[in-house]
Amino acid sequence: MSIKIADLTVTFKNQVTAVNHINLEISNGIYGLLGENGAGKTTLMRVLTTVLKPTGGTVSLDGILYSEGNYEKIQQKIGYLPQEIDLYPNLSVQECLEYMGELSGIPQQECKKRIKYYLEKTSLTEHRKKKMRQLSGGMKRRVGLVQALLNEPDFLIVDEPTTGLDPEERIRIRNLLVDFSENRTILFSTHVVEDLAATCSKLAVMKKGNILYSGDMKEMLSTADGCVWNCFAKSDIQAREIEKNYRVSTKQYVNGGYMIRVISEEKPEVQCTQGEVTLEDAYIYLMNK
Ligand SMILES: Nc1ncnc2c1ncn2[C@@H]1O[C@H](COP(=O)(O)OP(=O)(O)OP(=O)(O)O)[C@@H](O)[C@H]1O
Repeated sequence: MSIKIADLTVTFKNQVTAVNHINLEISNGIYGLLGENGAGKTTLMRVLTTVLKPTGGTVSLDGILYSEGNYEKIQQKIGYLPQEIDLYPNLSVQECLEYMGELSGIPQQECKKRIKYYLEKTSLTEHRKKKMRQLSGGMKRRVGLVQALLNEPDFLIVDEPTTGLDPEERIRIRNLLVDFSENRTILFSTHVVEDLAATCSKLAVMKKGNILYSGDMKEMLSTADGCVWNCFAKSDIQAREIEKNYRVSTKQYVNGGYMIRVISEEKPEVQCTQGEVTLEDAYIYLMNK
């Protein structure tokens, strides 16, 4: 499954251009979409799900052009987990999924089979009789994921699936996405760098409607080669001075002071050694270039 996005633009009535002439090619496996709040990720995803019509440019999915006449065919190939998911609170998990399946036109027996399979996969079988409103945030997100998979989509779009979840549940969702990425394409949007470092090898970075980078994670790391510095600060005062003068990626308390990672093309004028680039460092470097 390959998705080609060419010169895509979305400008809203209020004149905000949320997606600005972007080009992107997304192929099998998990593809990360990284960007701060308001970068345009949700808008792009809404275009890809056919919910929103772009102002300009084209999208095609395995050669099928996004156009009015093709929307139904495209929708059959897509699963979508939106950022805000609040499925029928008074239905049980099972009822809710059966209803969603019915809405998607999946034959009843086949739908029940798939629900059983995916509830098992997402460790929700024992909770299937619970009302949706009784579930934790993480469980709701997992039901949302099952809902998105019911039509066995070739292209799964997940919008900030880990936001607001505890660390254990975040790891669980990430691992599920890795499992479900076999034989399909997953677009995984997030503003959490760590989500992508753990799951994908290709990604795009968005800022204010533009693509700052797209391609291999490894290549993205190399863009910040030589620009990461481990600086040691003995005291709070020294640490604050470094934070004031340089762009800091992380700060960690270590024995006898702080280890501060600074992103800078020039060597900082403090005691420091060059560090290996992490995705977080490369992201900060790109965002501030
Ligand atoms: N329907 C709309 N009408 C007008 N402006 C919109 C609309 N939807 C989004 N925007 C604006 O478009 C920009 C991009 O928003 P979008 O939701 O796509 O970003 P995002 O990267 O998904 O961020 P977040 O993680 O906060 O959802 C923002 O400035 C937002 O205010």
